[in-house]
Amino acid sequence: MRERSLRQANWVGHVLAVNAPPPLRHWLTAGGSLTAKLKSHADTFRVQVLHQHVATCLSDEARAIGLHRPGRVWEREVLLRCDNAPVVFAHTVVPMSADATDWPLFSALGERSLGTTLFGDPRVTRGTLEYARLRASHPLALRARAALAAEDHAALEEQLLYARRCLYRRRQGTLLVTEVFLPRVTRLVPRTSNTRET
Ligand SMILES: C=C(O[C@@H]1C=C(C(=O)O)C=C[C@H]1O)C(=O)O
Repeated sequence: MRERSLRQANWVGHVLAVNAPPPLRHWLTAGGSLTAKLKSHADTFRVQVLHQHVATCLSDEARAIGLHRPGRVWEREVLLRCDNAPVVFAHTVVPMSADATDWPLFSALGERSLGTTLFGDPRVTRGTLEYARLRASHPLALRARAALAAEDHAALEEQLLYARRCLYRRRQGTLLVTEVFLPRVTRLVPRTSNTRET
């Protein structure tokens, strides 16, 4: 049982329950598109796709997407970069039961932000945000660390990672987005000019 708990996070409905550092709180609780918020804090913004493939969902996300046990999903993982700094590791899963009409743009997203397809579609409904503090042993913490270059590893070792997740629905489909906030997100400051997408 202990082994399993090390791989799971305790997802809660209120950000104060995870005791996130104050500089992270407005990122964790931000409404609307995270992409839009990040773009307003950078001169350049980029979605670095790590992979998009069939996988087995994580043990602490199966129930959230309506599965009784971890099952096959479409999985997309990306790093969101502001001025080339990795600031968010994002993990999205869609149950294989979904068909192409549920998420018509998901499979061909490439380096376009998922957010631009979710927040622009009146058929998409957004659930409530959940929050968690990720142990270094959590699969998403391990994957975020693996995705970063060595120069960022030191920052990760010093601190816990804070994440949020949200369930989106469209027609009969569900889609779960989990965003792991990386330490460098707290260095971002609002920009007044428009951001170039690179
Ligand atoms: C859901 C959004 O899309 C963002 C972009 C993602 C992607 O391209 O895979 C994943 C999670 C989000 O951080 C958003 O912008 O709010």
